[in-house]
Amino acid sequence: MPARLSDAFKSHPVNLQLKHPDFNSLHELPDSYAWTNNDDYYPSSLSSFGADDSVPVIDLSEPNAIKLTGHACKTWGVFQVTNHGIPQKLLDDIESAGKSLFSLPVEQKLKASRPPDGISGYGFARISSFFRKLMWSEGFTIVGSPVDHFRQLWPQDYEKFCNIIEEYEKEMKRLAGRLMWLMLGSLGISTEDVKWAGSKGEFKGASAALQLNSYPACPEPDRAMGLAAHTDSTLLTILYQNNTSGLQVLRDGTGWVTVPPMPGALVVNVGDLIHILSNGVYPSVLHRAVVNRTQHRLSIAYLFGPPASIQISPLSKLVGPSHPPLYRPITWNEYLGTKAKHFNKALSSVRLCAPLSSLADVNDHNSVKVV
Ligand SMILES: C=C1C[C@]23C[C@@]1(O)CC[C@H]2[C@@]12CCC[C@@](C)(C(=O)O1)[C@H]2[C@@H]3C(=O)O
Ligand SMILES: O=C(O)CCC(=O)C(=O)O
Ligand SMILES: [Fe+2]
Repeated sequence: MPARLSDAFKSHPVNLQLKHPDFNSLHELPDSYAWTNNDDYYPSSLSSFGADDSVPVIDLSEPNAIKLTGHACKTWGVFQVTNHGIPQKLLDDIESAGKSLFSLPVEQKLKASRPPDGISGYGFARISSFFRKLMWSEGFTIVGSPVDHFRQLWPQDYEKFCNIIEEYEKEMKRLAGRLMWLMLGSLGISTEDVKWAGSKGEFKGASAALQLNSYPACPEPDRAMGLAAHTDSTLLTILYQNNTSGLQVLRDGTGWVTVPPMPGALVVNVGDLIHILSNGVYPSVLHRAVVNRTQHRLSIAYLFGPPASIQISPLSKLVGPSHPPLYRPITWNEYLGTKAKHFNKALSSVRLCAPLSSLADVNDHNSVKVV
């Protein structure tokens, strides 16, 4: 039987035997949630106040969208898209489904907990086990049908919520395929070069996860962390954020740059698997979510990847005598297991050649620990 994404963590269980608090009842920041610079691998002191550098916005209906996408992937690893074709009503529906989920009583949410060796369900971010402090957020991951968990959450209304998820995933898959071809096309790659994309390049067998993130208002936002800095273990991620800012990306030479919420726009991140496929030409982007004192923030990430058991390696068109392949072949399932074990060293752990400079590889943010 081919590997399934839902089995990715079977041999890498994460034991986070922590109970989620009722965030609304906390009027002071408990010590377990108070971060100092030593608790993160990438210090907050890199924050860039008032930087005039801003994340590119690409109108997908523009004829030069492909060129703009290539440039954004190379120089930022993140961009926002407008005219993407996702109906506003669907974005509103998924936002209210997320709000409804996270406002359920804690005991109800815990009935749909993610098991230690599982992928789907309610819980702390999977990467929490790499940090001494807790993150000021809760998450719900969906891989495959959410029906069993949704029956626990909403015994009466679960079908309505399942339909919203199904429709959202269908639309996101279409958009992810389109974005993949803008990214690959800008590298001179065509459907013949990526067999697993299918003859029409429709990425039929692709796998994906949907991650709903909730960041409650926080009494001491400057000492808390919503979601610690990480790169996504995906080809690409499409993120919808509500009207509250919090997403930041790390920009070389500038620091943390906020990705401002734009009504109707979606954020696209380059993930570690595009980094590998492009042989480091399109580096995955380090990003994090910060929290604020007054507003609840919600984000919904569509984490798009290849079929779970397909080997991903640098595309042959992009390698040659002067560009040796920098990464060994790896499946998505195996990479997720590697991330579960090595976190921010996952990408360098699959690297074949040593970086040219023995100190640091600009395309491999994780090879040197920033302290
Ligand atoms: C497919 C996946 C990527 C992800 C782990 C997951 O199994 C589902 C959740 C994803 C997420 C979302 C929040 C940040 C992140 C690092 C995490 O802890 O869970 C990512 C994981 C990832 O991209 O490695
Ligand atoms: O909430 C956000 O803005 C970021 C979420 C994220 O990085 C993720 O789900 O992988
Ligand atoms: Fe992410």
